[in-house]
This record gives sequence, structure tokens and C-alpha cells, in this order.
Amino acid sequence: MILLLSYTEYLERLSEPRSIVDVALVFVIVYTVLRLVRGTRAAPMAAGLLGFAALYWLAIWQRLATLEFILRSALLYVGVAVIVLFQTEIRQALISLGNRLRLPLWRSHRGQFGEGVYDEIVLAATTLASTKTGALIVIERGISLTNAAESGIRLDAELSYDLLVAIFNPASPLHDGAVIIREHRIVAASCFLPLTLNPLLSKDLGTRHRAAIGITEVTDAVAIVVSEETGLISFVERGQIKRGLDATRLRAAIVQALLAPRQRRRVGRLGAETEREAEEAITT
Ligand SMILES: Nc1ncnc2c1ncn2[C@@H]1O[C@H](COP(=O)(O)OP(=O)(O)OP(=O)(O)O)[C@@H](O)[C@H]1O
Repeated sequence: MILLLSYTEYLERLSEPRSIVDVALVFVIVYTVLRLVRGTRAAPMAAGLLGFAALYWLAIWQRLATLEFILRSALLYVGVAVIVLFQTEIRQALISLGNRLRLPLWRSHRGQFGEGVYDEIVLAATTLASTKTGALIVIERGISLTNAAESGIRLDAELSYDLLVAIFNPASPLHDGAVIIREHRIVAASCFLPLTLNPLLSKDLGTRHRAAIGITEVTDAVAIVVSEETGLISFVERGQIKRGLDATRLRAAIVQALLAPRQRRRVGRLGAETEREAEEAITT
């Protein structure tokens, strides 16, 4: 519509309160989209789309009828292609938007895990890592993991270091697959998770790591992986994997992810301090 207005007419309309709201909304949307795609595989494609938009604008401005016709015809297909190619990112964006919009009372993770629970998970992960025992632990947040839990063996047991280590012991019939944690309980073990289809992931990452990334792409859960091959501990959130964490960093990542947003901001500063301390300890 704006493209049909003359430049001066457009500038005149800009001073109207409604136009100010209009421009502010567009700014917020563009800023949010850029923040969401930053650092993901969508970023280069977003740049390509901007190029497409710039070319389309040039075709209209310079009245290049053939180019404009071709680009206009391609618009519908570009729209469908964007939805198909970015389905993971769109799902993630909607989950994150939904979580932000929900009233605090509706949130199922309210930072009530208790410090002890984090320590049980961290201690189990580091013990398993020291013996190069493979493990996959998924922690539920706002979105229910009932479907994934139903693919495994239901436990509904109190979360403890001993139980986690016993489950992932290679001699245990439950060691294959993922453990799912809800609040302070182990809901199920030996669960099957959806694998990520992200083609940009390192080829070093096998199915355990891909399952961890997959579940965090389709839900807001976080996952902890212990590699059987390398003994490295990884933390996965929103499809992003942080590898080679020590106990301090793993704890900081779990605390940061599980606290309610308001507490998260406060502990974010503490987490940064803890990370700095850990870095200092490594370098000294
Ligand atoms: N879809 C899945 N859901 C849950 N767990 C899975 C899934 N696929 C594989 N696993 C787990 O991963 C194990 C195989 O890990 P694999 O060696 O292929 O992956 P990896 O990422 O290289 O891990 P590691 O570094 O521990 O070897 C399986 O024995 C099973 O426990």
C-alpha cells in the first residue's frame, strides 16, 4: 500500500499517531525476527529474502515490468518455501512467544525445583562422564513431554543421583534412550525422542546428541547429554548445543534454564560470575 503512495504523501501520513504505531509495530516485528534468526541456519536465508525484497522494490521503483512480474509470481512460492524450510524455527518462535505471553500462574516450571535437584543431576552427569557412560536426560519445562514419556518405561520415581546413575549403567535394561524429568521426579526412562533434521550439525554428533537437539527443537525442554565416546557433557536448549561443560558450567546452565524468568535475570548475573570463576580456575 505504501508503495502506491507518493513519497511526500507518505511522509505526511507518517506524522499521524496511527502511522507512528504502525511503524513501531513493524520495527518490533523486524527486530524480533532478526533476534530469533541470529546465529541460526535461518540467518543466511533471511539475508537472501532481504535481497529478494530489495530487488522487488527496485523493479517497482524503476518500473522494470518483466522483473516485477517474475518476482510477483514467485512471491507465493517464496512464502510456501519459507514456511517449509523454517518450520523448526517458526515452531520455536511460536513456543517462545507462547511462553512469554502465558501468565506466570500457568507456567509449570516456576523455579521450584530446589537447589538439591540441580546438584543430583549435575553430580550424576559428571559421574557418568568420568566413566564414559552414555546418558541422555531431558527436563520438561512449560510444554508437556507426556508423548515422549509414553514411548519409554514409566517410573514416576523421586529424582536422585543414585537412580540416574543406575538407569544409565550399561547393564541396566533401561539405559538405552532418554530419561525424562518433570519437577523433581523421573517420569520415565528408555524414551525415544525425535531426531533433529538440521543438516548443518557437525557430523561428529550421533543419534544420542541428535535426539537431544530434536526434542529441544519441538518443545521448550532442555537436555543434558553425556557422550559414551568422549565423556563430554553437553547442554541443549532451543536446538543449540553447548559441548564440553564442566560441573560448574552445567549447573549454571540448568539453573538459568529452569528458573522463572524474573529469577533467571538475577541468576543470569550470578551464572556469568560462576562462569568467570570457572574460567579463572581453568586458566590459573
Ligand atoms: N531417538 C532416540 N531417542 C533417545 N535416545 C536415542 C535415540 N537414538 C539413539 N539414542 C540413544 O543413543 C545411543 C546411540 O548413540 P550414538 O553413539 O549413535 O550417538 P552419539 O551422539 O554418537 O553418542 P555417544 O557420543 O554417546 O556415542 C542409543 O544406544 C540410545 O541410547
